[in-house]
Amino acid sequence: MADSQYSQELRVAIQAVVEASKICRHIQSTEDFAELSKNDRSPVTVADFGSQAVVCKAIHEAFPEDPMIAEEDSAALRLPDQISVLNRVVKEVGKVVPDATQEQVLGWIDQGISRDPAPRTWTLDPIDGTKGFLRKEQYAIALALLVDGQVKVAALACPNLGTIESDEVGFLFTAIRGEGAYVSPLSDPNDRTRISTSSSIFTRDARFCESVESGHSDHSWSSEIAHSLGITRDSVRLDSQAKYAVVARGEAEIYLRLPTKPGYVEKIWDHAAGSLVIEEAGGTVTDVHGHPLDFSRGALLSENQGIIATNGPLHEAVVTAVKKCNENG
Ligand SMILES: Nc1ncnc2c1ncn2[C@@H]1O[C@H](COP(=O)(O)O)[C@@H](OP(=O)(O)O)[C@H]1O
Ligand SMILES: [Mg+2]
Ligand SMILES: [Mg+2]
Ligand SMILES: [Mg+2]
Repeated sequence: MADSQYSQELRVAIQAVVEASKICRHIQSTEDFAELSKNDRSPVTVADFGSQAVVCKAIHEAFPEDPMIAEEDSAALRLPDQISVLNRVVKEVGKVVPDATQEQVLGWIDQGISRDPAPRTWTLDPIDGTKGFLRKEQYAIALALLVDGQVKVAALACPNLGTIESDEVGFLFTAIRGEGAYVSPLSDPNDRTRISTSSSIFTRDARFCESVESGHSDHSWSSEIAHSLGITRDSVRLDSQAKYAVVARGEAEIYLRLPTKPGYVEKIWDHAAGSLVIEEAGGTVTDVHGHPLDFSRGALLSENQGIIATNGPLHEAVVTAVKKCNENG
C-alpha cells in the first residue's frame, strides 16, 4: 500500500471494519439477531452494537484525540430489561476482543456519541442497511475520516456483496482522497484492485440502483426520472452503501436517493464512506439539487436533500432530469 499522509488511518480503518464484519457474519449465521426497536421505530441488533464497539475501540486506541460520530449509543443496552441483549453483545465482541467486559463494551460503543463538527473526526455506520441485514440481504460497515469537512479516508465492507463473474461473496472498498478507489476480497484486504466507474455516456442504457425500502427513497419518483431519461430496464434495489460500491465498480451508472418526506435529513454516516469511494473511482455525488454534500455540519447533512450519485459523465443529465420531474410533480 502506498505510504501517503493517511496510510496509517486507512490501515487501522481496514482492520477495524474487517473485524466488525466477522462479528456481523457470525451473528447473521446464528439467525438470532436480538432485534430492538429505536425511538424512531427503526431496528437495531446485537450486530450493530458489536460492530460499533470493535470499530470505536480500534479507532480510539490508534487515534485517541479524534472524535467519532457513530450511529448507535449504549442507552438501550443499559436498561435492566435488556441485560440479555447486552450479555450477547459482550459475548460476540469477546470473539474478537477476548476478555472484553460489559463496562468496556458499553464504553467503546459510547465513544461514538460525538455530534459536533471538529477539524478531524471519524464517522461510522456499524451496520448500514440494518433492514437488509435482518432480511439476510445487503448491508455494509461504513467508516470514514473527515478532515475540515472533507471525506479523506473510507473503508466500506460489504459482507454479502457478490460479483457477476464468480461465487465470491464479501468485498471491501477503500479510498484515500486523491489516490483512487480499490476493492479487495474481505478475506484478503491486501489483495487490492483499482476500480473505476463505467464510462457510459448514454442515459438510455444506464443501470440505476436505489433502496429496497420505499420509505428511504421514493420509488415512483425514481421510475418517473428513469422514464424521462429513456431508461427501460428496471432499477436494481439493494440496501445500504453497497449501492455506492456497485456504481464505483462500474456495475451501475446511477444511484438515486429521493426524499420520501419533507424534513428528513440524511446522516453523514450513511454517505461519507460510499461517496468517497465513488468519487475516487471517477464518479460524482451531489444532492438532488446538484449541490455538493456538505460534511462540515456535524452528524447531519443539514444543507442537503437526498442523493444523486453517478458514474460522472451522466451526472448533469440526471440532475436535470430530477429537477424537471420535481417541477412537474
Ligand atoms: N425516511 C428516510 N429517508 C432516507 N433514509 C432513511 C430514512 N429513514 C431511515 N433512513 C436511513 O436509511 C438507511 C438505509 O439505507 P438504504 O435504504 O439505502 O439501505 C438507514 O441506515 P441504517 O440501516 O444504518 O439505520 C437510515 O439511516
Ligand atoms: Mg439505523
Ligand atoms: Mg445507515
Ligand atoms: Mg446503521
